[in-house]
Amino acid sequence: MDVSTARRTILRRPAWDEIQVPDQVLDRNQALFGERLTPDEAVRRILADVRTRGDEALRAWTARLDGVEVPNPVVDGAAIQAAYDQVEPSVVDALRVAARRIEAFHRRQPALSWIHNDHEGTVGQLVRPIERVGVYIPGGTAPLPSSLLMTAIPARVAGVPHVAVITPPQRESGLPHPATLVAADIAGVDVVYAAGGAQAIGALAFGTESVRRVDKICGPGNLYVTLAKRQVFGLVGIDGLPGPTETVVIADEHANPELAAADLLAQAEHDILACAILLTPSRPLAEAVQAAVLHQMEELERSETIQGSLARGSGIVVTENLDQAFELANEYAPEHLCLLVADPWRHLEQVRHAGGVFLGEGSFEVLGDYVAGPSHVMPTGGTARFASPINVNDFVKIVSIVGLNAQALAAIGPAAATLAHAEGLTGHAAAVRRRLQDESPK
Ligand SMILES: NC(=O)c1ccc[n+]([C@@H]2O[C@H](COP(=O)([O-])OP(=O)(O)OC[C@H]3O[C@@H](n4cnc5c(N)ncnc54)[C@H](O)[C@@H]3O)[C@@H](O)[C@H]2O)c1
Ligand SMILES: N[C@H](CO)Cc1c[nH]c[nH+]1
Ligand SMILES: [Zn+2]
Repeated sequence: MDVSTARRTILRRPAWDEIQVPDQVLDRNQALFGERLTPDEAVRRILADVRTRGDEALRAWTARLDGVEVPNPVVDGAAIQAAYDQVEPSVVDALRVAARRIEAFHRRQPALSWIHNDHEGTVGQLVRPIERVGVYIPGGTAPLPSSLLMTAIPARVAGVPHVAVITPPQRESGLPHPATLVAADIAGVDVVYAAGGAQAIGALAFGTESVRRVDKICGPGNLYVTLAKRQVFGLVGIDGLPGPTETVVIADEHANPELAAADLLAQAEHDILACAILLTPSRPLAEAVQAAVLHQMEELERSETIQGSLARGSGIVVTENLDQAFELANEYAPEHLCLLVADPWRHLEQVRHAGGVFLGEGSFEVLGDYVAGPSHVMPTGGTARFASPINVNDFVKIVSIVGLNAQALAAIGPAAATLAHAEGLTGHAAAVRRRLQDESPK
């Protein structure tokens, strides 16, 4: 498609409450709720119910939405250990490789306390971990043990004393997927709960008889999870709104069309709401990628999800030149920006908004999804304009330190009193004046 069509369609970011959900979602909501509720309305209903009825509501929504009875959402330690027997040893090893790389990357991230002393005393900051963090891990369409490592390990590195994981139960066992349980053990989390969707977010935010309330909820999820996090924000902190995944590939005429197509399809398979967009100034490349997408799709398993995603927010856009491709990418602010261009490092300076940038054919996004080191939980929906991937700073807060002495009072107290008067706050001014009087020579 051309640039102006793309700007009107796939590159346009609707506000959260005007997201056009496919008819199939509304049809499903008609069946579930007896009304064609928008996802935002459905989430409001679920959260209100969990807030008032606690575990009872959690059980009821789990039964209705996930199709499984879970009498107690707390997954016991024996079930976590038993999960090792159900996971291929090579998968356990790969999870350990990923965990090591993620930990090493996050140990390099500074979140530092500092103190400045001078003749007026001390100012500075204390960095303190958040005490109780709830990590949401998706599990509706596919288990995502990698997302658990990508969220819980930065929390651990930050020193969070209590990390709870909540993730949907599987229909057959009533437990989360075994690989997710193994990942929870490798990451060293404190408790795992089996619940998904908005009801899980409600349980973490409000607390129930069996789920302890947390201070902050982090981690990715589908539209329902993301809308629920948005609705409980304020009562608890949230990391951001990492929702359905999105990838923009910028490619020039030298790019390998088969690899560009593979990278687009890899993200399209996550969700019918996932977006995979190619921006290229080369029409022959655009045509070759389109052909490659069509034939590669046939080899993949999740064709229904991929088709849904390709029909909606995805597409191939022919730009006037590479500069225009970067301009459009910055406007869109994608979660992932993949540069399949000659000398990608030369273009890094043009990147202003993206959750992560992947430079060249060898550093493709799927490596970032699993083992590169940075968290793959990145801002979506255009929030990369102001938000960052999950990182250690998401799990700490700063306490400012003010330890001033009498010299400071004499030097800066009068300015404080003047500003207090200017704001009409005579009580504030009096608190300064009393001290200045106490300090004045008798
Ligand atoms: N941005 C990131 O960093 C990142 C990372 C990993 C995954 N993701 C995204 O996470 C998402 C995973 O989605 P998922 O669906 O597989 O798992 P999920 O766990 O996020 O959602 C499953 C839950 O959704 C709820 N649900 C489903 N249909 C509903 C309805 N009609 N009404 C109310 N609730 C409903 C159910 O309770 C279910 O437990 C994908 O969109 C993927 O792109 C994003
Ligand atoms: N690409 C997804 C969003 O960044 C993360 C993921 C998990 N597993 C595979 N991929
Ligand atoms: Zn992925």
